[in-house]
Amino acid sequence: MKKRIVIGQAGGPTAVINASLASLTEALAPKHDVTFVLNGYEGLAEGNFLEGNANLLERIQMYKNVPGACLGSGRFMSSMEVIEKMCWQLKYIQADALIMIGGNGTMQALHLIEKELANIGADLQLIGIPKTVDNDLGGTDHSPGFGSAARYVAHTVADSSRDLMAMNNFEQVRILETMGRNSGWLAGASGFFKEYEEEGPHFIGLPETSNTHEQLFQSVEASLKSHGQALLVVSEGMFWKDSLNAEHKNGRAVLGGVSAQIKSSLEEYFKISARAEVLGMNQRSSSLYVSESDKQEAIEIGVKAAHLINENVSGQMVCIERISNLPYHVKINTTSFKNVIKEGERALPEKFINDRKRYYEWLRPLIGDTLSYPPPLRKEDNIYASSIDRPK
Ligand SMILES: Nc1ncnc2c1ncn2[C@@H]1O[C@H](COP(=O)(O)OP(=O)(O)OP(=O)(O)O)[C@@H](O)[C@H]1O
Ligand SMILES: O=P(O)(O)OC[C@H]1O[C@](O)(CO)[C@@H](O)[C@@H]1O
Ligand SMILES: [Mg+2]
Repeated sequence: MKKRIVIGQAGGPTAVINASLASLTEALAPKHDVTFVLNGYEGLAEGNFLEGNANLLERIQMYKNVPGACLGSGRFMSSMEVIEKMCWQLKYIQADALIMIGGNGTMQALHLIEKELANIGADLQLIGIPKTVDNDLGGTDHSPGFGSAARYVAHTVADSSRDLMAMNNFEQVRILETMGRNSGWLAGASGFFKEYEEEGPHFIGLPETSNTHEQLFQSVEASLKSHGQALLVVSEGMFWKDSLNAEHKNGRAVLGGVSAQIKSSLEEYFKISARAEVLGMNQRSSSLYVSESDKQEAIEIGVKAAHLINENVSGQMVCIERISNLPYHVKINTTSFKNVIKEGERALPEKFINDRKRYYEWLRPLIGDTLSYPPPLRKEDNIYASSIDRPK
């Protein structure tokens, strides 16, 4: 049966969200009428639709390797009244299905829409496609977008660490702040390439752990003593003195800025020079750092969602089930919205917090490659300098 399928993207973009959209529409279009929603849930509430004609469908394929969400995404306060509006818009255009590509917030909204559609007597298939760089979405081993963002963070921290080592008469402490909201998956990934003790991160601050204040100071002290420098990675959601004063926008706390607060505290206490840097939007948008497995999974997930439409499935999010780590093998599966929502903001589990090596083994197939730098030059490596007479 030919169906009218409405497709949208919501929440923060990723480097591979358009790959899911492209594979989904490619698989759906020959058989169904595809309608796109502009600007996520805001567009849905306003009835901001685009008819998926041949020209538009061809254009969507051109964004397959382009970061950002090509339909427009965004964050938008959706009260129950607004959810109702979305449902009436869907009923009005006689949609048979709604597919939203997004993170945990997007899935919560889908679940509310599902209930409201039942209230107004509209029978639609609802399907969620996962994406988030934060990896805080439940019901799936990991989400498309995370692998590429983790790759970005791991490479950037390894590189920045070599830069800091070169500058320690000028700058002794560098604090790099990652995304992740209240989950430490991304910050935790920052030590993936660390091989030598001089290399950072010398401390990773996670939102999941408390009492990090003292540990952070101890790590800086030890690293300054041994290496003359310290590189710290902190998650934007890590607790610090001012965390409770976060401003709110569109119903959620605006995070960010903890690295600057830590910089001030360390400069004052250690009388050193520190620099705070927020790794920023490149984490979720860098096309240079896209991981192959991440892109491949984003594509497969789009195709799976199209199959679910043909099989009349509803109330489900496509998910990734890891069958084995070595060799890496996954199954693209489904899980109910209820199951996803039950997990809330999925935290980095304790087994990974307490055993970082274990986390990196889990992460390796998602990051997809290895980076191996030679050991940093050390004074004791220099046989020549220690054997010559020095000027008096
Ligand atoms: N509890 C909720 N009730 C109703 N609508 C919600 C809810 N949470 C989120 N939404 C809607 O879903 C949109 C996307 O959610 P959110 O901004 O949390 O991003 P996300 O999907 O979690 O992705 P990411 O966190 O990776 O950026 C919101 O802007 C809002 O319109
Ligand atoms: O300022 P914005 O658009 O809310 O984006 C920042 C947030 O988006 C995310 O990247 C998720 O997409 C979070 O890690 C981060 O807090
Ligand atoms: Mg989210």
